[in-house]
Amino acid sequence: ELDVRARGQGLSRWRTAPHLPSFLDTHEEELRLQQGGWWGWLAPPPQAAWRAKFNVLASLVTEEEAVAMKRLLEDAPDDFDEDIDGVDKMITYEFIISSAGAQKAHDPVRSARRAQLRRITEPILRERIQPFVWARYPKAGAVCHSMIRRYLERERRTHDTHWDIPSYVSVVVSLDSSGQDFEGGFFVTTGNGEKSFIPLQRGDTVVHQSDLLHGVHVRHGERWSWAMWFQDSWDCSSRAESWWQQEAEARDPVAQTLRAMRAATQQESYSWLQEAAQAGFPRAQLYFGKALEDGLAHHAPDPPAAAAWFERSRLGGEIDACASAEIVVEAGLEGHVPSVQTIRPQIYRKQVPPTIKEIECSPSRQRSAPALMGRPVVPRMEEATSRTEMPVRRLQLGSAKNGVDVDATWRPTVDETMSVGGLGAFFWDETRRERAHDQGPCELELGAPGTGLRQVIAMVSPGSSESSSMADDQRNRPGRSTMDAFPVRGFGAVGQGVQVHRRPVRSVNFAPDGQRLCTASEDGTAKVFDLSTGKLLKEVDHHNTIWWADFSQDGQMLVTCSDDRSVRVYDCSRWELLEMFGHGLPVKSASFSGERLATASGDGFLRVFDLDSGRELAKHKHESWVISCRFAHDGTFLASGAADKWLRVFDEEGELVFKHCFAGLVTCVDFSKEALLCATTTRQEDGIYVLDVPSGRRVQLIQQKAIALSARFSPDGEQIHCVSRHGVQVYEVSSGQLLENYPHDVHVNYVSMRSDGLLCSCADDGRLRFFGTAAAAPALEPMN
Ligand SMILES: O=C(O)CCC(=O)C(=O)O
Ligand SMILES: [Fe+2]
Repeated sequence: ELDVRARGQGLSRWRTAPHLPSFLDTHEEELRLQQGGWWGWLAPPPQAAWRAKFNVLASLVTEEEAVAMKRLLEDAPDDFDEDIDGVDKMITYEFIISSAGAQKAHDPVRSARRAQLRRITEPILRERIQPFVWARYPKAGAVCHSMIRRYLERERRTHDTHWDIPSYVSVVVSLDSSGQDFEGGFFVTTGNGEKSFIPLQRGDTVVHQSDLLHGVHVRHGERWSWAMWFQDSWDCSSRAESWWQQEAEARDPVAQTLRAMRAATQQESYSWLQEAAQAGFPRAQLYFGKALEDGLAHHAPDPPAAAAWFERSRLGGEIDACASAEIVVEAGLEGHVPSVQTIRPQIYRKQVPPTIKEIECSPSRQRSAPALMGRPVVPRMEEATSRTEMPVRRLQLGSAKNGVDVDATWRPTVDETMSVGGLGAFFWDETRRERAHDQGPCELELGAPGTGLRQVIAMVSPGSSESSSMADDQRNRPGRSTMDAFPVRGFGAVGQGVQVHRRPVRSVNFAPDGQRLCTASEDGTAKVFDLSTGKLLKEVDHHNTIWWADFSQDGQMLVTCSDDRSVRVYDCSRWELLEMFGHGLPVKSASFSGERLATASGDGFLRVFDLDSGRELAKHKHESWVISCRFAHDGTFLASGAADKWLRVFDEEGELVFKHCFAGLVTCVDFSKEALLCATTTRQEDGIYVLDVPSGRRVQLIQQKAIALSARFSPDGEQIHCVSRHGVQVYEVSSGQLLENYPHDVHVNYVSMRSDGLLCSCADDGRLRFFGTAAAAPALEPMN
């Protein structure tokens, strides 16, 4: 570092940041990644003395630069790649600034953005990053990959623990601030289970080599990052043979594992992994288990042996081994590890090791933890206050075609500019004096909030090139291609609601008799309310986020699905825990059909259990997170919506009836007595599709400007209520027309309708809001 300073490469501008824990103040610290854990409480005595170093360069990138980089991409949400990530098979959501690898077909819009980004990134690279990296790592050569990543609500939230194997030196710049914009973020880990988050602030930069195990987990809020990979060559050819050879030969298990991952042949990889696993390194045991499971080199797949290694890895504290252990267990390998059928509450506790949260909070562990762990958690800032207001823009409505001309001045928020456009409606940017070229379908709202005199104008754009295939649909839907105004009906505007949880509420569902309501929340609880008295009947607890809670068709059971990877079924009279099922990753959704329960999880599995026997009846693998699942009313079909963009429909035998791939994630599925709906999200194809089952034929398409986060049929199947960024909209299924719009001034997560037309939405502010066409709203007791 002294060398760099001597060269005068601007190091003086790296300040000691007060927000970083003291051990990072020097800009340069080593994290001791010893086999026994950093501070020796988790695993057996050290067999390795591997030290992975990393540097945190505080404020390497300025606030203005970071904001400018984000701004260039924030208004182009669909320019991000949605390829599947090699590490964790999730959709990547990355924007490649430059890459030595295969380039995508030339796209002029992306190229222009790339060029704009490079104008910001190249001076930073040249003047600040390269001098540091080259001084610190003399063998480092060219930057062979540079990209922006985003971790948004409802998109990618994690980047599983990994080593940057193709990279000689990696540089990650945080474009947002931990504790303010998001919680969690970039973590480092030993491979023995501990994960420690580095509280990076906007512009803070991590420099590390490929021996640092790390990952990303954004628990709340949104995070963007800029990541670069340096190679040890100038032409971006990687030289696999030379790294960590000596250390591996000296029998260091960490080096052996790293060596395995860059080995030239599968056999070589197998041997190194085997040695490292036998030496007791939990991360190697996990990888070796995977090699055995898949059958590497000339070795035939050996699931029982794989299961045994996963189990050793898990017991060694490697949290990532749980998913694999579960999956092998589920494959029916009783005898090696407890089968899922026998995972009942008592055993389950042992089955799941401490979660990340528990590791961080556990006082006995914190005692000996370094400063990084002891850092107080900064409460999350309200997202709304961090939004910057956009300049006033002139909105022009109407076109020569329909002869309507309306002029209005409007101050849209960042959100609202995203895809506003439409036939004859576009934004005129007063500052740049240009017309925004987004011509997607739009829907906008005029009138002051809270006046109850709100009117909604819904428009679509038949002429838009992006959605030309939708044009025929529009013609059959009178009233949607011209402007229509709808007064709000029912008992008026959506109010402030009632506080029932401390954290965001993820789902709300009425009991079939309409007398009770259940909620699921990020505060780790699910609650059941009696709607006649307004009183809380029951609160159940998972400690971790509960994504979904719902009643069985007879109202006798309640199911909860949680981030803690479990699904629990309660009896609603005595509140006994009837069943508990485990998944490898968070469970997002569940659906009852008589004695059957379907569950959808981030581990990529849709599973069906028999509640009578506790046995698994079916299991369907998806390529990515399963977000939503639903049985048809008579139980004949089961639908799933997944992050791999597929809608799948299965019959009672578990056979696939049909599947359909969309351009975006399938966020929600639901059945009415007649049809199936699915909500999918991309700009080109945003919409709610209503399909006939089993033919799979499309009977209706409801398009709207804002992403459909969730959608459901009304109890009579004649309407669809859906949640977008702007609130709740109600559509008529037969015509596709918008019937009602209920704007919310808060982020809504889900909405349910009772048979009398009462709607209840649940939101990020922990509140429930009642509205709709029912005669009156129930009065719930707020939490104290
Ligand atoms: O987004 C980040 O902060 C890091 C991502 C990462 O680790 C990677 O791309 O390899
Ligand atoms: Fe990485």
